[in-house]
Amino acid sequence: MWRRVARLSSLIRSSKASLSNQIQPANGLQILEAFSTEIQKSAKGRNHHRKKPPFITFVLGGPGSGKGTQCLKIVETFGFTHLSAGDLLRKEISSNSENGAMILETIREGNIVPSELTVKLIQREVESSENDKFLIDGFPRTEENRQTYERVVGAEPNIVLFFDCPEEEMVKRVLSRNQGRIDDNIDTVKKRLEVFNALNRPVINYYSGKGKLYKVFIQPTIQGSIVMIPAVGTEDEIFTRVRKIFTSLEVLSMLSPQFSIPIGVILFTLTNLLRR
Ligand SMILES: Nc1ncnc2c1ncn2[C@@H]1O[C@H](COP(=O)(O)OP(=O)(O)OP(=O)(O)O)[C@@H](O)[C@H]1O
Ligand SMILES: O=c1ccn([C@@H]2O[C@H](COP(=O)(O)O)[C@@H](O)[C@H]2O)c(=O)[nH]1
Ligand SMILES: [Mg+2]
Repeated sequence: MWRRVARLSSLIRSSKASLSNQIQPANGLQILEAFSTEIQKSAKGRNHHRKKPPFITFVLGGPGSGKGTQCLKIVETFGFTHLSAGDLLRKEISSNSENGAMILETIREGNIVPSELTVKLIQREVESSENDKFLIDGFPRTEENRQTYERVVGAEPNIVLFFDCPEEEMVKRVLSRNQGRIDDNIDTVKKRLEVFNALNRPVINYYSGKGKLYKVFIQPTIQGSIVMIPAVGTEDEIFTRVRKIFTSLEVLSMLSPQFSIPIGVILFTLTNLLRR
């Protein structure tokens, strides 16, 4: 890549030198120069040291299900990088990017931003990071999002974490979040729940069918002959379940690629141990 960039720069320099004898600096040349600068900037940001594809976790769940809250705890405990698709889009709004106004309107309405744009923002963050494990929070929202990600990035996520939370609780949490989000109002929340049920559930079902889904909920308890199904749990109670999932992944070495043991070897060893 660097060699290609250097070659492109020297090509531009030599064509500028020959052109400057004939005409005023051409617009096309300026565009090419700007293009070259962009390539150099993006090449610098790219993570060339990464030999293996990063470990990607998609974090899904309805609005207010606790994705962001649990992601912060996973970051602290397991060293992931947290990329919230919603936060990346909100950053585009606050930085007055060319798509800012369209994104603002889409979020206000509780609709979904075009896939290419969101995938580009996520991909840029992953490629410029030194880390090799990521939580992609709140993405993909639709089957079209998912297909675009898999086509552009050329890979599926390693696992998908799904926070299953009752709607009543999600609405209560969103309406008392108090972070000044334009979509934290009853009308937009209703729309977001509709969009979640209609468009996000098929994505969850898809990954469930592929055996990649880890569902997080509070285990029912049995008291006498009554099965108690708690609506929700505290942040720490939920994290106890999340922690188990990531700890078991660590045991399987999925999160420590440098020490990774092929899954076949683990199964062979376990089978032999159990036979004894
Ligand atoms: N287990 C919990 N019990 C009670 N409140 C919680 C719990 N987890 C998170 N919250 C609170 O609920 C609100 C929503 O949580 P959070 O922002 O993590 O949800 P989210 O899934 O990221 O939502 P969104 O999709 O809207 O971004 C926050 O104010 C958070 O403090
Ligand atoms: O992949 C995505 C993620 C988010 N959006 C839009 O942003 C809001 C807020 O997202 P949160 O994950 O709740 O922060 C969401 O309702 C969508 O409007 C999106 O379009 N695509
Ligand atoms: Mg969130």
